[in-house]
Amino acid sequence: MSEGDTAVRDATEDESTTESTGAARPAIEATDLSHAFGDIHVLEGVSLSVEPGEIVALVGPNGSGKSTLLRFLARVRTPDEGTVSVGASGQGEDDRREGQGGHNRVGYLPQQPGFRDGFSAADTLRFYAQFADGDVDVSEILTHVGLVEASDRRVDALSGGMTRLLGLGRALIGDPAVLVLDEPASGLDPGMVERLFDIVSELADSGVAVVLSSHNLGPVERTADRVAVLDGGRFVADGPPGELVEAVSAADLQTAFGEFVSTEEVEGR
Ligand SMILES: Nc1ncnc2c1ncn2[C@@H]1O[C@H](COP(=O)(O)OP(=O)(O)OP(=O)(O)O)[C@@H](O)[C@H]1O
Repeated sequence: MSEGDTAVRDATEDESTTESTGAARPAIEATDLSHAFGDIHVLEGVSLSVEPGEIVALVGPNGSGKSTLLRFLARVRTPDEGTVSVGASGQGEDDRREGQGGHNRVGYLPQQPGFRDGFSAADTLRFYAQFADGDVDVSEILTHVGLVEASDRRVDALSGGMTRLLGLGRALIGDPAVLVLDEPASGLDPGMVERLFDIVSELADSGVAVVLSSHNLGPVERTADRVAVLDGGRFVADGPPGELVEAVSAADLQTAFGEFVSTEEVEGR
């Protein structure tokens, strides 16, 4: 795959490039993450660095470890090996957003967001808003994610797609500098998929670093600054979508994906 070599970049190479050019420090940086569930080696020395305002899409076959990696980035789980650092100071677990002065954390949308039954969508966000520094405009968040008309609906009466949008709303509380979104477009109708990716673009334009996983390769190709393809525990390609497509002379990212990943069966083997 000689042509593909231009697009297949090792994350270590990226880091050294960043250092040598003196570019801004990453908003989030994972270094040499390795993890196994029993004898299933899901990640093997994976590194990823995301700049403020950058949208990185994680793609890969089912079971390739995307959710596992995103959990590590969101720091809801700890890898067997490797480190995740957040913040611009380079001091490790620094959660401040430069220039914003407010509390900062990583906003995380899990693959299957869960909420406590019986509460309305608005009450649910108000509950989480208590834990954020500063005022949170729950109505604005509901409007932002397209749920304003469902504000008073009980969370257990929301559709699957609406539950995901509420999960996105929860991730936005606290004005995070980094958003980690696990399949945010899953279960959304085509209009909402477009809307979701528009929201992601707007957030990135305001300086938020976004890492998301998705099987919706059309919107990913249009929206992501970088696409990182995970397969067999490692990144097999990492670069702007146009470069990845060009590297394997494919028509689009969907076709290029088939060239980069080796497996036809579900991974995790
Ligand atoms: N808690 C766990 N215990 C044991 N195995 C796990 C656990 N979580 C994930 N795995 C295994 O790790 C592998 C990677 O799973 P992961 O959910 O990260 O993949 P994925 O790329 O997000 O898949 P999909 O695209 O289907 O969501 C799979 O083989 C899965 O079965």
